[in-house]
Amino acid sequence: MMTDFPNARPTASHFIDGTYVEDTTGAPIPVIYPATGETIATVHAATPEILERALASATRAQRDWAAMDGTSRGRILRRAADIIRERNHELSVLETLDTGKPLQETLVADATSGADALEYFGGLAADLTGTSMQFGGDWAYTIPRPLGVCVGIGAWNYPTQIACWKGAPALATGNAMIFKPSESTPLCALKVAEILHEAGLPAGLFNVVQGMGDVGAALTTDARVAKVSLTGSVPTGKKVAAAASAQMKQVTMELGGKSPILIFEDADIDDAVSGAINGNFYSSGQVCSNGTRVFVHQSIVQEFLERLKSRVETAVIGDPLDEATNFGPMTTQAQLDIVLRHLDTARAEGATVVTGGIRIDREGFWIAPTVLSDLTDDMTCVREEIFGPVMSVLTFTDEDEVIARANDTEFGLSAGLFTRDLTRAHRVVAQLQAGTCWINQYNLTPPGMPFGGSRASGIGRENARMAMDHFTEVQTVYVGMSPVEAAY
Ligand SMILES: NC(=O)c1ccc[n+]([C@@H]2O[C@H](COP(=O)([O-])OP(=O)(O)OC[C@H]3O[C@@H](n4cnc5c(N)ncnc54)[C@H](O)[C@@H]3O)[C@@H](O)[C@H]2O)c1
Ligand SMILES: O=CCc1c[nH]cn1
Repeated sequence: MMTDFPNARPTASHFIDGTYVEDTTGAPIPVIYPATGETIATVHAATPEILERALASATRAQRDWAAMDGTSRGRILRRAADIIRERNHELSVLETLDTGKPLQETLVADATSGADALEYFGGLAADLTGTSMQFGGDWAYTIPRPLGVCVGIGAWNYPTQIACWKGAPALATGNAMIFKPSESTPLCALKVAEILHEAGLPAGLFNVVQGMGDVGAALTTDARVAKVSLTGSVPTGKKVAAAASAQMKQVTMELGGKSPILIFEDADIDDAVSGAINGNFYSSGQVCSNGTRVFVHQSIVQEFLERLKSRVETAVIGDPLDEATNFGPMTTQAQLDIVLRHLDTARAEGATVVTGGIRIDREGFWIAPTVLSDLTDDMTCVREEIFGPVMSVLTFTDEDEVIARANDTEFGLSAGLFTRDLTRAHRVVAQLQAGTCWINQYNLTPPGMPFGGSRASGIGRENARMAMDHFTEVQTVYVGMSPVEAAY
């Protein structure tokens, strides 16, 4: 079977206190290779005993880690980044097996993105500083303190990246993390844990436990947990934020979207087509920030659609482990079914299929990259997150009109625009209600740039220096320098 992956295969379901741990009494969770539908591994959901081990070891380890100087903490994270880069090929194969994403993509966007985050936060770890302020002769200062044990809960589209985007800032600032991957892609985070410990991370500081939503919920409400950082859908985010808030826990919520891309009449059309392709079909459309509502100026829509269709139809769809392939399957059967239902609804509501729109006749969870046109803003495919390779192309004639339509959504994750007029670009972007925007580019997420959503798309930001704030709380110290006066 081609799914033999001896170098990269994690050796058990969980990673706790510096070592792989198995407990087969937990419910089995099959790991299915999306390109063929084959079961390539089985992990077991965490039992209450497994969760207790993870929570106890994280609580124990965090105190010493917080007391260590930032430079030493950062060195370990940077060493882990180096190991990830050395093993990029085998980790990329594992990511492809876990998600179905083409190796051509995982070689450059997944383990490497995780390494970038570890390197970035490893560098910042020594620079965790407070401020001081003067009040006459007295003064005060602040110290950023780690929160304690933090929980990370992942979605299935970027299993390595999500583990690192959460783990790196948490660890850099002196916290421990217990990470629960998505039940659909449970393998990659185990390798992140293994490599962090190989790089010298003390046992207990990055534990990985498997399971469905109930395991995430049990971690969220455990009294020893100080913070929950979730990447997932809006409905799950609402549940997790409510449960955490009931206990005054901090949250970061990286949730779903239905983001707009605005293409003005003066845009470089080839760049705009490239942006729309990257923002809809990378990872077979399973990217939270995708710009799935593409508003094109009426005067250029014909040309845009012609160039888009001819380029999309050159996508190389095939074995994801073949580096020539650049378009893979949906990660799960369930997600394939959701996308197919959306396509049925779009057709029934009057959409025109410009290209794609069909299930590809292969084993596994395949659907063709799809472009829809002749749409109105009230159609289901324009309003709801599909999380698949389905681009909705709409037209506009007026700047104010397209801004209002772009903002007419409960979401606010991302937005993009293409124009050669930079004055217009900045004027428009200032009016878009989205946490992360791109001008003449789409979906690039270097770790030095804050990433996250507004409105229903989330709370807080990942990456950049501000992620350090989200994993610390400020302790303020007032220093009296003169005798204490009292009324009596
Ligand atoms: N904003 C971002 O950075 C970002 C990134 C990737 C994906 N996403 C979003 O994620 C969604 C797709 O991922 P998904 O289908 O895995 O999302 P999901 O919400 O179904 O699951 C996400 C995670 O939450 C866990 N979970 C489910 N119920 C829970 C509960 N009650 N308590 C605690 N944990 C619980 C799941 O087991 C899984 O690990 C899309 O909406 C996508 O836009 C957002
Ligand atoms: O899936 C959401 C996060 C992301 C965006 N681009 C790369 N990863």
